[in-house]
Amino acid sequence: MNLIIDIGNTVAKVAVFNPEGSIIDILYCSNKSLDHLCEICRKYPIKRGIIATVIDLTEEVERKLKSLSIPMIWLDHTTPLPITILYKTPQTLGYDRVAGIVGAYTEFPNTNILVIDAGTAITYDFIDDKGQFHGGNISPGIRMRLQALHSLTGRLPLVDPDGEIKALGQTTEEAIRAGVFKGVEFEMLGYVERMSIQYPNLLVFLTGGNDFSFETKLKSSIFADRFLVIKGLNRILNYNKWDE
Ligand SMILES: Nc1ncnc2c1ncn2[C@@H]1O[C@H](COP(=O)(O)OP(=O)(O)O)[C@@H](O)[C@H]1O
Ligand SMILES: CC(C)(COP(=O)(O)O)[C@@H](O)C(=O)NCCC(=O)O
Ligand SMILES: [K+]
Repeated sequence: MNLIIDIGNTVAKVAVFNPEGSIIDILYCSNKSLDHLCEICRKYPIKRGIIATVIDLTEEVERKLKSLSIPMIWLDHTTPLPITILYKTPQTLGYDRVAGIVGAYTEFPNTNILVIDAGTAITYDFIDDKGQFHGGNISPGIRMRLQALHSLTGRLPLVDPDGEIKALGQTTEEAIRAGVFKGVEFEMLGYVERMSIQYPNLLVFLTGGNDFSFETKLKSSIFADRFLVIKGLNRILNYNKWDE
C-alpha cells in the first residue's frame, strides 16, 4: 500500500492507495499536527510513501514524518516526474499544482488540460498534449475573499460561505456572498471559455476542497475530482519505484 500526504495551507490530506491505484482510505488532518497519521499507518500495511507540502512543516509534523519506518519521497523540484515542467521557477512551484497536473494527465494522457484547484487559493494550471506543464495562475480562494472583504474594510462583516447565492444580493450578507461566489464562477468560466478557443479539445478538471455547483452550460465539460492531487502524488510515487 502507498501512503500519500498532501499538506495544504488549510488542511492536510492523508490517503492510502492499493497497488492497483485505488483509494482505500483518506483522512483530513490538521496541517499543524497530522493528527490521523499514526492511526492510518497502524491500520494498513504501508510499503512506501510520498509527501507534498506547500507550507513550512511544524516540528510536530516533521517529527511524526521522520518517525515513519517506511521509505518516503519528499516531493521537491528534483523529483523525477512523468511530465515536463516548463515553469521558469520550478523551485518555487507549488507541489500540489504539480501533483494535480500529473493526476489529470495520467487520467487523460496526450490531451490539453486545464486543472482548476479551488482550495485556500484557486490555481489554474495548463498542461499540453505533449505532457508539458506551461504554468498557470494563482487567485484568492473563497474563504480568503470573504476574509479579505471583512479584514480590509471598515464595516463589512465576515460572511459564512454557506448560504443562498443570489444573482444580485439584496442584503449586505447576500451581496458579499454573491460577489465572492459569482466572482469565482465567472473567473473560472472565463478561463475555460478563453482557453477552449485556443485549445478546442481542452479538458477541464475541477478539484480542491471548495464545493461548487455550476449553473451554466460549461458544467458538462468540467470533470470534478476532489482527489486529483492525491492521485497525482500516487502516480509520482509509483513513477519513482526503486524496489523493482
Ligand atoms: N474539511 C475541510 N477542512 C478545511 N477546509 C475545507 C474542508 N472542506 C472544505 N473546505 C474548504 O476548502 C478549502 C480548503 O481546500 P483544500 O483544497 O482542501 O485545502 P488546501 O488549500 O489546504 O489544499 C478551505 O478554505 C475551505 O473553504
Ligand atoms: C498556490 C498555492 C498557495 C496553492 O496552495 P493551496 O491553496 O492548495 O493550499 C500553492 O500551490 C503554493 O504555495 N504555490 C507556490 C507558488 C507557485 O506555485 O508558483
Ligand atoms: K490544494
